[in-house]
Amino acid sequence: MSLAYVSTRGDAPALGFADAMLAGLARDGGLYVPELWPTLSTDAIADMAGRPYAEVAEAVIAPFVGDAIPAAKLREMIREAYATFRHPAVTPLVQTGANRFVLELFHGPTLAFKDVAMQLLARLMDHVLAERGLRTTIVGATSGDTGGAAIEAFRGRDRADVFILMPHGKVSEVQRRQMTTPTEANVHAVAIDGSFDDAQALVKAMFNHHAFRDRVFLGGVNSINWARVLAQAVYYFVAAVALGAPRRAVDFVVPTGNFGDVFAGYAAKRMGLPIGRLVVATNVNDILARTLATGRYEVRGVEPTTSPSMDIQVSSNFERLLFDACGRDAQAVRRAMSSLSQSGAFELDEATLANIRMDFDAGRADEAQVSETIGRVRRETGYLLDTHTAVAYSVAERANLDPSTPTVVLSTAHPAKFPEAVEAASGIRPPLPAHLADLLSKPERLDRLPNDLAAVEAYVAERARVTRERAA
Ligand SMILES: Cc1ncc(COP(=O)(O)O)c(C=O)c1O
Ligand SMILES: N[C@@H](CCOP(=O)(O)O)C(=O)O
Repeated sequence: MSLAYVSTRGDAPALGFADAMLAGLARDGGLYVPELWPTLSTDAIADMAGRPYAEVAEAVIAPFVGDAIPAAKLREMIREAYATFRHPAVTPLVQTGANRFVLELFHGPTLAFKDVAMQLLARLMDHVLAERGLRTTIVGATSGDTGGAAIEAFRGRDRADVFILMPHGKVSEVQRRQMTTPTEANVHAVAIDGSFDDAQALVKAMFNHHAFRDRVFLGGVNSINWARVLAQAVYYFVAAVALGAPRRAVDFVVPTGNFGDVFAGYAAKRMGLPIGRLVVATNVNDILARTLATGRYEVRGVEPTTSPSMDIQVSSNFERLLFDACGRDAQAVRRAMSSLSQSGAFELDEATLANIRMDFDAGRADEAQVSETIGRVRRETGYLLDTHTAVAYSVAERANLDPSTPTVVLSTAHPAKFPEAVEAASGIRPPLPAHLADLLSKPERLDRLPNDLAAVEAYVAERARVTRERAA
């Protein structure tokens, strides 16, 4: 049996796993979530101890996939996806203090946690598209890391064309080059005159423009895609079990922007993993920290920081949490989202905010705190944090967490992706790993477009094989 997925806005048909994955955003503008949370027994979680990452991944992911993909095929794709990682543990834990651990999620091909989900998602989508004889046109928005991971995972694949919209001039050089140097004809890097929020709004507008969506058979690989979030839930199990779960609870501190990663932790908790606190860590673009403190979700102008991938105001996956926290009242979600688009804000009612606070805390780190944390942690422990991880590390140090509970800080990027900021903070310029050694000397391919829906749609439609084949 396949689990059904429902839209947070309640006005789109429920879909099975494969259709929800191909759909990306629901047709009513909402996000797909499982209609119920599958749970794993204490024994099943205990049984994960000492198992390879791919086996844990299979145990976590299979209940959400059901019979949508044959079990042997799913296993094969999971094994292939995690064989692309350079560390045998895939996501190793490093101890940096008493009961404090860093979960390194950056050992995949593009040095950021996005590879964990994207390497699997590309294989899952390819499989379903091939079975159905379909091709898709993926349009994604990136503040730096999703784009590189998507291009890497889908480059050269016959069934998908990938268009990545990045905010012009606002990603690091390494991030940009990871998107602009691949030569395969099915991948396209596009700089938009605007912010990440503008790029994400364009992507959502394309999904909500049904004529365009159907014309190009639009697909999404941002965390609007449920399969992305699902694959990210796995490493919460891997880390917690290594630290004593299910006998013992573990706290997680998560560098947050679009709320996909920390929502994956929430999903793991709903599946039965004993997670104590989930701490949302933001940089000065602190909409989520403010929301948890005040109950008001209010968009302000985005400020550029040394953790550019988290320079986000409209935090897409918060909608998924809101849906659960307000008792799955799709009408309430629709009201909040309409207020957000009309006035840039919405208020959480008391019960919803209390539900959120049962699982989540939040904190912010400013630029001085990020820099100080990188320098001090390096001096005191020898460990070199990237800027995004440093946001979470700084928040973890100041959070009101039980010292007897292990705290895991998610390390979402390799420091070599942000060499200037890391060097300024620590005096150490981290080198790129060998497989990316020639990245900075390769020729780039990048188009630039205005922040204009019609212009971007025309660009995509002209280049997508789905539309070119139809026209031929
Ligand atoms: C390096 C890095 N850290 C943290 C985040 C924030 O993750 P999320 O958007 O899932 O909250 C991002 C972007 O997603 C990122 O690229
Ligand atoms: N920080 C992300 C922003 C997009 O997030 P996603 O998880 O929704 O894909 C990035 O690096 O692009």
